[in-house]
Amino acid sequence: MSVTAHLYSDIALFTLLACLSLFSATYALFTGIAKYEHASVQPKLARQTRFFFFVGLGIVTVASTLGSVANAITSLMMAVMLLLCDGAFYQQKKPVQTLFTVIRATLVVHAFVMFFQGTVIFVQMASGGESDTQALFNVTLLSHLLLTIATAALLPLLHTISKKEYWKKVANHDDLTGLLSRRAFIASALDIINQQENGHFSLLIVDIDYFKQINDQYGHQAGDEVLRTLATTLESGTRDNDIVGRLGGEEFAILMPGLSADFAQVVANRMLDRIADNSTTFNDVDIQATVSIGIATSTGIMTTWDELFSQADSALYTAKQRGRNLVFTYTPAMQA
Ligand SMILES: Nc1nc2c(ncn2[C@@H]2O[C@H](COP(=O)(O)OP(=O)(O)OP(=O)(O)O)[C@@H](O)[C@H]2O)c(=O)[nH]1
Repeated sequence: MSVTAHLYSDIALFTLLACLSLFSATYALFTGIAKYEHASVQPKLARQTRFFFFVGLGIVTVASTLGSVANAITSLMMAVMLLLCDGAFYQQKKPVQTLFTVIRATLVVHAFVMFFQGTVIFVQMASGGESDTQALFNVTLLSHLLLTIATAALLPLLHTISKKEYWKKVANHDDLTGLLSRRAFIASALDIINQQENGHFSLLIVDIDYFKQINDQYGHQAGDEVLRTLATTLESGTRDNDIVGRLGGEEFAILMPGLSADFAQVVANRMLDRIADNSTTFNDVDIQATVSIGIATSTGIMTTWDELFSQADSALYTAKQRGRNLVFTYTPAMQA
């Protein structure tokens, strides 16, 4: 094969890979984003989404090793974008808004890079005539063009999604703490319970002790600050697939899929320690709150949300009666 024929077969291969990477990356991105809403409450969907991302990412990586430096940079940007999106799925508790902003910024930078590189190549081609090297540039230009079109299509879509995400967040989250509202918590919990056939899951109800006294002694605003501190402590002490919500007033709930009664007890006791370590400072005054925690665990036998909730609630009641700042786990003997 002549050098020129070699070059053209390389170009054909590269074009194919560039198109493939563009398609898979965009497809993975769209699929991932489309599944985001459900992935946030369904770990199985999150796994599927991750698969889409990594297939796209793999193809992008292969394409970048075969392409020009400019395309390698482009592919790298796509890869970063994909990873950021992937990250969004696993940062269920953090505001996705920030991630969308980063993605959008990446896309804008990408569009500018494409535009300037494309212009430089175009000027070079116009001044020097067609040659083998310029033919390669031509392919680069084409892939840049395609990526820019994809970028242009993605930007308004991301905008719409982030707006929807914002309103969804406002509707499903508690204003004061940013945790799931009671309604959203129960909906997410039902989703998880229905999915985890025969699996273990534990429900923790966390209630601040003598919260009325905190309000009376330090004021309502200080009380609000205590609620915020507790929400942050609870969230940071849970895993990604646990869900945390504010049921109302000074009562919070955590649903932990896959957690047996013994482990739930360990986690809850660790939470008591963390809460003791994280006091709230309001107007230079340190406010130390304690909580009582009631736990109920499904042991694989079909358990409904109502059963689980009322069991955790009676366990909480017992913890309060036994002196507060305590963890108590529901046992069937409690019914007797
Ligand atoms: N600051 C603040 N207070 C609230 C909020 N929601 C409910 N509360 C207050 O929470 C207090 C709850 O008091 P109680 O139900 O008597 O419970 P408690 O004082 O924590 O007593 P135990 O639960 O028995 O330990 C009430 O004084 C409510 O006004 C809120 O969003 N912010």
